[in-house]
Amino acid sequence: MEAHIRRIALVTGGGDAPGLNAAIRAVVLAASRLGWECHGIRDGFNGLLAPAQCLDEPVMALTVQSVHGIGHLGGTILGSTNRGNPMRYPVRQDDGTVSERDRGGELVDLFRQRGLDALVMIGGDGSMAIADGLHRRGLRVVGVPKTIDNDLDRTQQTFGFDSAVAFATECVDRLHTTADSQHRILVVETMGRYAGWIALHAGMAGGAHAILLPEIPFDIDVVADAVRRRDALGWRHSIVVAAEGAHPLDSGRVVLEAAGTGRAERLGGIGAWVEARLAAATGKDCRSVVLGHLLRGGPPSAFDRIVAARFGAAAVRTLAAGESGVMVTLAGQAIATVPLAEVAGRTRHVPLDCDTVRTARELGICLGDRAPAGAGR
Ligand SMILES: Nc1ncnc2c1ncn2[C@@H]1O[C@H](COP(=O)(O)OP(=O)(O)OP(=O)(O)O)[C@@H](O)[C@H]1O
Ligand SMILES: O=P(O)(O)OC[C@H]1O[C@](O)(CO)[C@@H](O)[C@@H]1O
Ligand SMILES: [Mg+2]
Repeated sequence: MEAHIRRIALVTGGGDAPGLNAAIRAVVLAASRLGWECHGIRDGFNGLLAPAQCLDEPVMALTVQSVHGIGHLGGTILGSTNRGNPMRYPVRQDDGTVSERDRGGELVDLFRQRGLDALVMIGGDGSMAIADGLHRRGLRVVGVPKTIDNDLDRTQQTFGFDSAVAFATECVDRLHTTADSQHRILVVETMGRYAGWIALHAGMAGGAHAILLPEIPFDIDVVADAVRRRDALGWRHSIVVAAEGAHPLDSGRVVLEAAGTGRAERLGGIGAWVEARLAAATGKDCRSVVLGHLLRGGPPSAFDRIVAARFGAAAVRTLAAGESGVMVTLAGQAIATVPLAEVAGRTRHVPLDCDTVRTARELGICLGDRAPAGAGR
């Protein structure tokens, strides 16, 4: 079915991830070949909802020339925010308090006023929930999945994840040599609020001795035992990789800042917590490092550039075919689409019975729980 599109908008929302510029470039190149105009909204939807806050032009024309040479660059040329959900938009009151307002209908009207026929929304689980809400209000929308956390449902992988894992793995590699030389325990805290994909993959690739995931509440004594077993075998250093959302059996996540109006909770500090407990339990010298936003920065890997390009081109193809209210996905080697309603606001956790977790256990990596006998190296 012909979609009669002349002009589309692009938005990047949530935490930035390597590959966003490659996706933007792909959408613009593919759309231009169909004769469509592309307009990029700055800083999530703030370019339309709060244009005065944007330092640059709130809505920028995206041409083949303006996306030239951006595919290998980190970040997003459009800017992004994880604090501007249009359906729960934070509005400051006269008394200084902040309350949430539903500005979804107003946003759809702003699209119409600007003659924007459709939206390509590039983001994570939160962005897909917003995209679904706008679709329900009558806007033509296709979602493109990105996030370093890889926690979006119904797609095998999001772009950003591969680059984050590659960098985290390099960090773990580097920490091995210093930990080994100093006979220390080194704890590496990665991002990953509610899903431990980055910690699991970087820990596996980097040869960590313990990996702590949000999906497996851990017993610090089990981790200390694993360290002691290594010491007894003459391996005097240990590397522990912990996702920021990992937590002990008997307490919750370490929260830096509680959730507030228009913003999610901020996690951080589990690395330092584990460092202190392991030092006390083993008597060994222990240090922790937080990789944090370093995982989001820098250029996308070749894999992420290709997936981002394929997603961007597929989003245009999908709109051209008259589809709306869907997200493009990676399904094996193929690109497919799923209804936004099936991914909106959902989190894809690490399945405890997946082959990577099973392999970690078979290699003797401590996952912080009472693993089958014989585990540990
Ligand atoms: N286009 C947007 N404009 C403004 N705010 C947005 C937009 N997209 C997402 N947000 C906000 O950011 C939050 C997180 O979005 P999303 O889940 O897409 O990001 P993410 O990639 O998973 O990263 P993170 O959750 O860490 O921010 C959303 O709940 C919402 O409040
Ligand atoms: O510090 P910020 O930018 O608010 O976001 C941090 C969050 O972003 C994510 O990296 C996802 O992009 C989470 O893992 C992390 O908790
Ligand atoms: Mg998210």
